Amino acid sequence: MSENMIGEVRRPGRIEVVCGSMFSGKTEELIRRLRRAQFAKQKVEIFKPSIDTRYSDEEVVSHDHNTISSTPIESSASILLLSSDIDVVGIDEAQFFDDGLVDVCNQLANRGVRVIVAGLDMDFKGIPFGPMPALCAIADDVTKVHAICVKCGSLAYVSHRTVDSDRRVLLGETMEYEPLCRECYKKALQAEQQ
Ligand SMILES: Nc1ncnc2c1ncn2[C@@H]1O[C@H](COP(=O)(O)OP(=O)(O)O)[C@@H](O)[C@H]1O
Ligand SMILES: Cc1cn([C@H]2C[C@H](O)[C@@H](COP(=O)(O)O)O2)c(=O)[nH]c1=O
Ligand SMILES: [Zn+2]
Repeated sequence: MSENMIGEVRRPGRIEVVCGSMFSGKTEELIRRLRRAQFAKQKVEIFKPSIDTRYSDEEVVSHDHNTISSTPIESSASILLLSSDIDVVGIDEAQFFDDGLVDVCNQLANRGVRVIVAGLDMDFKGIPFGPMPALCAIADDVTKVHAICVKCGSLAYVSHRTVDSDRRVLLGETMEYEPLCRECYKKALQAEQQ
């Protein structure tokens, strides 16, 4: 059954993951699914890691400035405490959460909650990011979305960091990152090594 149907009828819990590089439309897709659940009069709660203060402290905001209210939290354990009597739980920037998020999502889905998780599949080095690979493994449904490679116009697959920092967590947008396809990413790394 397509996502258009599954999310909007009352049914047993499930985990949906939306993943991809930066600028691939993860947050827009998350907001779209959550808004439809709100139209369906379901009780929706949205969480994001409190370290993600990029556009707003309280809201989930897409690069195109679509917004939805959210609760910033420090640890995945808070999600269970704040999700009693909720039909749909949305989680953005899931890559920044601790590994406990995997069990939290499983517990919610087993309770009958629809859980929609959005996050970066890989960091700037192309390494799977935080709890995202495990979430993809346990999900009922995984949607991989793609930005456009800013160098050649094909589908991007990774977020290339354009500033000099080796820290895994570095908040940013177009000043710090660009989405690239595999070929353009390889060329960019080669150019940096020279
Ligand atoms: N290179 C790009 N490819 C695709 N979309 C881009 C690009 N650069 C900027 N955007 C914008 O980013 C929006 C997606 O934003 P968002 O949902 O916040 O992405 P993500 O959460 O995956 O970073 C697109 O609708 C588009 O307007
Ligand atoms: C690749 C990469 C990204 N980040 C940061 C940069 C942004 O603040 C978020 C991703 O936001 P988006 O909604 O997916 O655009 O993550 C990071 O800290 N480390 C990285 O390797
Ligand atoms: Zn390219």
